[in-house]
Amino acid sequence: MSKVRIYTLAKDLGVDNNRMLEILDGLGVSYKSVSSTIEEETVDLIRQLLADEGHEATAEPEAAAAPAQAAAAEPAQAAAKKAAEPAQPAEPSDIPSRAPVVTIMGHVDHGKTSLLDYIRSSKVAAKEAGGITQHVGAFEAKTSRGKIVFIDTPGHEAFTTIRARGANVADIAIIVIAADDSLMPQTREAIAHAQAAKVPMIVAINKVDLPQADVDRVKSDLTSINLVPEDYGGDLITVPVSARSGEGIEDLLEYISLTAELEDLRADPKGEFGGVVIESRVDKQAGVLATIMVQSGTLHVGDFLVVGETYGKIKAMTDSAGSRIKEAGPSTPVQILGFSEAPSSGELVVSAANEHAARERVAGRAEQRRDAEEARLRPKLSLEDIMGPLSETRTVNLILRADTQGSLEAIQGILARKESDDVKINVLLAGIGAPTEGDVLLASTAEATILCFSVTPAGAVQKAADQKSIDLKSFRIIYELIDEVDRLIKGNIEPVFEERYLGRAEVRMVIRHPKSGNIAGSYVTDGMLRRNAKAKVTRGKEVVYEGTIVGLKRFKDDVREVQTGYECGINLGWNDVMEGDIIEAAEMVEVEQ
Ligand SMILES: Nc1nc2c(ncn2[C@@H]2O[C@H](COP(=O)(O)OP(=O)(O)OP(=O)(O)O)[C@@H](O)[C@H]2O)c(=O)[nH]1
Repeated sequence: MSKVRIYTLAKDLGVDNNRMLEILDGLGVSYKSVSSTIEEETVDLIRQLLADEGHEATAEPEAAAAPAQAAAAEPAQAAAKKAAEPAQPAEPSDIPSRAPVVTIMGHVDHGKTSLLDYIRSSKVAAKEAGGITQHVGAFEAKTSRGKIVFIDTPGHEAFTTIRARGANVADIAIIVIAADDSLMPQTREAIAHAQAAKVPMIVAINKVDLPQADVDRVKSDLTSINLVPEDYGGDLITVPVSARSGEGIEDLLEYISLTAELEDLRADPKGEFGGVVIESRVDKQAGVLATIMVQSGTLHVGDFLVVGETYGKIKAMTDSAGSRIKEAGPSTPVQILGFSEAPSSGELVVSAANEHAARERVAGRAEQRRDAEEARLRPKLSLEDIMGPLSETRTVNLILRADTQGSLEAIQGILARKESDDVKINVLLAGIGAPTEGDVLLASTAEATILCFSVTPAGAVQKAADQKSIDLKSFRIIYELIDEVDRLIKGNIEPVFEERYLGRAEVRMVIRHPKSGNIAGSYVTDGMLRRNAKAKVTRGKEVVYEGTIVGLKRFKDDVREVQTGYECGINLGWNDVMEGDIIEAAEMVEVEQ
């Protein structure tokens, strides 16, 4: 019996992919993604379900001609029907869909620029000096399934620079891998960056036109780093392409649109404007030119924009094709003229109603920055500083760098055994060779520690790490590196406290104090009492009070502790203490784990 791809079926039946997946969930059919295939039997069932529902595209005779099958699948069908009926009338979102923004990353010379070039049908690669992509730009591609916006990124550093400033501009990452070269160091880095950003990935296996192209090798190499292609039973979409002949590029665009559809990307063109700076440069004649990606709302010529601590008024705006435009909605890259200083890529852009509002916003930001700088100078301890992070399972994020694959594997093998229910070790990147500035960027966005074995960072990389307060440490002995991980794990484990008994006192008289209230004149019968310890008061068999020893005195002097056999005055900050009460003291101590 032949199989049908889920998205093809969805298209044929005129329902969207998410809906189709809902129906399959209802039927209990397992799948990896919309590009997985399903049995024709299931297809018939779905057709019938939709026909029952009155869906027009389902009135196919063979669907109705399978009563035995339908009856056999009665319970599943009922479940599917439930899934097919929107649980609550699923309010079709009022917010319109927006085009996906895609970034292309990969190893040097694997064909990023050529791929973009083919898609854009221009000759960018040929024009660039030395064949290396020189700028970060963006362009819009019109495909049969709608618009796709591509960011022309020369590697993952630019992507992460944008993320390091708190912005997420790409919705989907295309990882380009040359079929004649397979996984290379920067491929792994690009993957790590996309994973850290939690951006869905599609792998384009490029250069399939070459005789030495080996698509299967790329797929099995991907499997070895836990990225399992769909045809190997995983959920990674891989598309063989050739940027030279154009083979597979339509499929790639199709997969981008499918992924975007599943991501359900939406933005309100009528909402508040928000955007991100992609790049900016100073043109000798025109002045500052900034490429901005509109993320929400609509930008108009004449709008006031605030970036960081500067503002500007849009004097002119062009789209990515270079045509003058007056307004631009979500997922549109535009080049604008109007800033007096070049903003940095990744900076967030907002609009202001008028020049006065823009100025006020800038002033507010400058003030906030000064306050933050001052606050940094007088550190305050938070509960988390004292108790450690408060969530249940914590993650130690690491970037590993070593001289050989063998040492990397040895380190990872030991680390895997150190994971527990409390601490997860997340190796964002395990690379051969010295750490790069890209690693530092990744570490700063993912709050990771960089550990190197038998490789030394270049001065500039160490400096970048110091500037960003990233821990970057080098080791010559594997076990010293592991000890460091142990320290990180320990630092991450939520401390466990235990109540430890300190001592006991008998209240012999109650002294009324005009300011402090009632003080328990007591005699310590066992152990010792300590100021600030926890106190439990029992009267007969009943516990009448639980609190803290807020004050402790010997005669007129304040003391920290009182030992067995001595008299003292105990202030519990509780006035109902009575002669004959027993005060038991305990303190919380951290338990070694
Ligand atoms: N045969 C073949 N060659 C390709 C293909 N794609 C790219 N190339 C060639 O591979 C080389 C590198 O391509 P680029 O597009 O510059 O690679 P890149 O990944 O953008 O490289 P950088 O910008 O330097 O990081 C060029 O000589 C391209 O002509 C392809 O599909 N088939």
